[in-house]
Amino acid sequence: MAAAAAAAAKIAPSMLSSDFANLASEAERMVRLGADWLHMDVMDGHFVPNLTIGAPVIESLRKHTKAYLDCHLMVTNPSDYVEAFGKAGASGFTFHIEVTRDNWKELIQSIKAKGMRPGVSLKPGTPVEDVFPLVEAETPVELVLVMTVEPGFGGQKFMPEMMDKVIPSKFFWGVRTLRKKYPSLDIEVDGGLGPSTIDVAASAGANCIVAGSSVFGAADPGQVISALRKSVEASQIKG
Ligand SMILES: O=C(CO)[C@@H](O)[C@H](O)COP(=O)(O)O
Repeated sequence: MAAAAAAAAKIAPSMLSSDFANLASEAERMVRLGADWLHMDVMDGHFVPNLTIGAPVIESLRKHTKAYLDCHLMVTNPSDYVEAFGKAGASGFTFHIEVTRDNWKELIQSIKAKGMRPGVSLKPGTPVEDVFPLVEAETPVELVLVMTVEPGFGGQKFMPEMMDKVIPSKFFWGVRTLRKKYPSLDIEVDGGLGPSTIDVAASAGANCIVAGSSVFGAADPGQVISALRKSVEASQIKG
């Protein structure tokens, strides 16, 4: 049973590719076209070389939508943002393992205490086994986000090697191992996903799919959202 997962398909358009000047109507459009979650890329210009949105934007958007706001914190000090994101109405709070080696237990607990769903993300060069303790903890993360591009920018090329994390001369376990180990875990992939790359990710076991340029750049974004969902569901049936 390779990729059979109890975890439901979640298609999450990355709002980084939306028209920020019309964020509320872009969010409404994505939900109307079938999005399950809205993926919010939070970048601090330090952990990644780009600066995007913060809690005030989440707070403003929350006034216009009930949608699940899947916040990916590409920041050096995630603990500094928990309270503000909780108050702002974030639904999920995903931090990076690379910056939370010592304090992840407290961080997960504080995220839950603020009413958000905790997740952990890894950059392409980080071994997947680094997050096993967080998934198996007494208060665990509920989602693992495997980056399939270097974080920082939309529109990059999907890295299929992240399914098994085969990096020149190194081998780390990737999405496929994560799925075998944790059949019902939410496993998210982010970067370069679209109709031409989804089958690779879905058959490895990813069930939460972030897609920016392939959705917002499409003539028919609803059709792309539906194609992504079909691929995840077909892989789960095949197992
Ligand atoms: O987190 C990031 C980039 O760091 C992503 O969420 C991108 O925004 C995805 O965009 P596409 O690769 O789908 O265009």
